[in-house]
Amino acid sequence: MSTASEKQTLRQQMRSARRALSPHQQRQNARLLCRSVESQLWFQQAKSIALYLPNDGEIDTGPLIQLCWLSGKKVFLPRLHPTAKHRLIFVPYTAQSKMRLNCYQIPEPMIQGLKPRPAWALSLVMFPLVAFDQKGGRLGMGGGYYDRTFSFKHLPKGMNSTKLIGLAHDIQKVDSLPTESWDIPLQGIATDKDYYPC
Ligand SMILES: Nc1nc2c(c(=O)[nH]1)N(C=O)[C@@H](CNc1ccc(C(=O)N[C@@H](CCC(=O)O)C(=O)O)cc1)CN2
Ligand SMILES: Nc1ncnc2c1ncn2[C@@H]1O[C@H](COP(=O)(O)OP(=O)(O)OP(=O)(O)O)[C@@H](O)[C@H]1O
Repeated sequence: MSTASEKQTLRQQMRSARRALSPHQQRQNARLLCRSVESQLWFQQAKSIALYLPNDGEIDTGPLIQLCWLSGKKVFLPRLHPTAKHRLIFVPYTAQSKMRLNCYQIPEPMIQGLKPRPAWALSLVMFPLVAFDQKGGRLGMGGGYYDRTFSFKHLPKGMNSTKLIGLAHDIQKVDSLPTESWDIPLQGIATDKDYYPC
């Protein structure tokens, strides 16, 4: 079987599994995730943090976003790039942000004169994902948005201080994922059960 079709099969399996979690389980996992992230030094030290709004059964970032706001950290959300296809920009997100749905029906903050922040200028980016392995491998929704946006991480001497952490339900863990040349390895994955440094 080709890598592409293997990835597609796993993607469908994992997306169904996370969508099948009950609202109670989702709430509990979100709380546990928040507790796990809160104890990490890289979180405590970060001042500008990109998160995402949950879609398709993804682990809920609500409690984490609240915690960031309460502790004075700036929160950013991804927005599909207005001109560059399959790339993201990051827009400030507050309780007052006006939102609109993108073409995938995911809410994103409107720009409204706010200055989007380039990906390399964020201190911490929390990636959504469909499946992960403990070596930092990540399977996403298949659009290549995060891989393209963070491709500067492949440069030998780039602005490489942005920390990249995946967020997931622990059930999204697999033994090993096929790696592709464009994949951006994560530096750690936080779940409801554990933190996996890579
Ligand atoms: N919460 C969240 N926000 C995110 C992402 C994500 O994975 N999670 N993205 C991470 O990249 C970007 C959006 N990428 C996405 C890519 C595909 C689909 C999706 O549902 N695809 C449909 C087909 C949609 C269509 O073409 O009509 C599908 O596979 O069923 C959703 C988001 C930016 N924002
Ligand atoms: N840096 C890049 N430059 C050009 N094409 C890329 C780059 N990164 C990924 N792609 C293309 O994007 C497509 C989707 O890649 P992949 O299946 O790895 O996405 P994903 O990581 O699952 O999605 P996402 O990052 O949006 O969550 C592939 O066809 C790949 O060729």
